[in-house]
Amino acid sequence: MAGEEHQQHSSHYGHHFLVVAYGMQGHVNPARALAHRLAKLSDVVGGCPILATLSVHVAAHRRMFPAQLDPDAAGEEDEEEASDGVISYVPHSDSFDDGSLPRTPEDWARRRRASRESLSAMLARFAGGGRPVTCVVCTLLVPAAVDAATRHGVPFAVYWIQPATVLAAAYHYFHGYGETVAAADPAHEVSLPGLRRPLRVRDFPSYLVDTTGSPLARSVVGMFRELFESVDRWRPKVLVNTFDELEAGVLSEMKRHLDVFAVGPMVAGAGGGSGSSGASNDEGRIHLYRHDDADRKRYMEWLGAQPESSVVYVSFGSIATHTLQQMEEVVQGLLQAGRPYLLAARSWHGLEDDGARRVLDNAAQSSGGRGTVVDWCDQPEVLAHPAVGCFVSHCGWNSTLEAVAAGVPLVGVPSLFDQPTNTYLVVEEWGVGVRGERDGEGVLAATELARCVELVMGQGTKATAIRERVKALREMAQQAARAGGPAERNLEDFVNSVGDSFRPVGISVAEKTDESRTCSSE
Ligand SMILES: O=c1ccn([C@@H]2O[C@H](COP(=O)(O)OP(=O)(O)O[C@H]3O[C@H](CO)[C@@H](O)[C@H](O)[C@H]3O)[C@@H](O)[C@H]2O)c(=O)[nH]1
Repeated sequence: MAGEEHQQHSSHYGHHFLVVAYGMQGHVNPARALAHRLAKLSDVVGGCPILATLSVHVAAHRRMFPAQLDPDAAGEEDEEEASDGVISYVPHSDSFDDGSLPRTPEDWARRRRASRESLSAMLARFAGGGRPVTCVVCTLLVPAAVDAATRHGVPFAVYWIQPATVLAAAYHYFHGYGETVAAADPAHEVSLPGLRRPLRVRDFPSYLVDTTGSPLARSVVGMFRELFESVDRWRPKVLVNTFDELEAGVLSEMKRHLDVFAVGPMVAGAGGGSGSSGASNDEGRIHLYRHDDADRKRYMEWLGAQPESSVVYVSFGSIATHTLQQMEEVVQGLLQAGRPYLLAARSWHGLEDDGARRVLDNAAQSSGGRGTVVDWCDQPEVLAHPAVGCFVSHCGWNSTLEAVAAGVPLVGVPSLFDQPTNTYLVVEEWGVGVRGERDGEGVLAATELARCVELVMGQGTKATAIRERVKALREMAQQAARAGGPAERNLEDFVNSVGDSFRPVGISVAEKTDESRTCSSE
């Protein structure tokens, strides 16, 4: 961005944050929570209005607002904008607009080009319409957001929606440790700066140690490499969805390299932030999958009839896939564990498939009423229910934080991405759960699942220690997220510092910026 003209930012000016997220539930949830908290900071940061807009691809936007988007207008300039009264929602087009997950690097590149053009047009529209974007907040896997921001000379920030430990592993991988990690024997450990102990290769984010050459892993690693190149070049602020008590050492080490702000936990049920009722992010939930009042009533009533801390809640997030054999083992494991269970099976793709249907029917019927199967539920609400005593999870970062915030012990069964590292944190750093070990075929066997459930829900000393530890972490999460607490203060510091180090080019976006950003308090 040579020859740029410095655009002075200060807390006297209102901001407009455009938060761009990949359109899947595990990215939309923390992105939306951040957008809400930014908008609510208006009251804290000098009374200046702060606008926040969330942009996801068209397919996810349609799922969020099925009644509002005109399918014929998708990707065009007159796409409908939605609002929930606190933030706005404007979709961008990846040219496919069908929600399919790109698999190859070429497919990612094609969609990136389309998304970049769509987001660029959006920035120009906002500027022309008197709401210039003053900072683009890019979550993971959306390089088009960085492209569009830098093209328009708008500052961007990175929102790291995974733990700081994963940020550190990825950062150091791309800053001198890549070869060491690649050369490490899978059975061995690698020491990275800031981590209290060496990380076993199996505990690394999967894409950094992938040896299969999977196109998805190659795509992801390529995007992270580029993200860190952008970070080195532009030195953006980096928001991390974590809090000090969880990852103090690694956070302080990362602050030596990057301008890091710990703004988590961004989960429903953990504190509130300014302007909230205090119970949670009070934006409620937007589900990308079918979830209606009748569904909710059914499982909440069922939960209400179960004894305290008796239920095993099982969900592997929103995108994982499983073989039929794995599904069967999980169901058999739950039956062997002999406790009530609630199984959210959305991630078991192919539910229409006969085999999958049979397994799920079996899960519902063989338990003699002790088990309940749903496609999708309101997970934070389920985790907060007193009947829930354990969460069998793939340890996606949102699920992990939600469990911690609710004080529910975990049985971690990681598959890919950051999940192995998250499980390592759960088991070895925080002691709030155990890991379900897969057999030589990569399958979590029924007996292993039943053993793990007993380990965290039984009366043994390990179970007791795990339960005490997770309750202590819950308190810390609540403290971090309380109104006026560290998460809010760090977010406020971030808002006040946006633009400090970034010099946007004075183009059409900036031209409008001066007059419309001036706040009455100036
Ligand atoms: O029945 C369900 C199941 C899930 N959820 C919600 O869906 C989200 C799932 O997020 P997460 O637990 O992070 O899992 P994934 O959907 O698998 O998320 C992807 O994105 C995360 C953030 O980058 C990564 O940590 C994961 O590894 C990656 O798979 C959570 O907020 C859950 O509360 C529900 O509300 N109801």
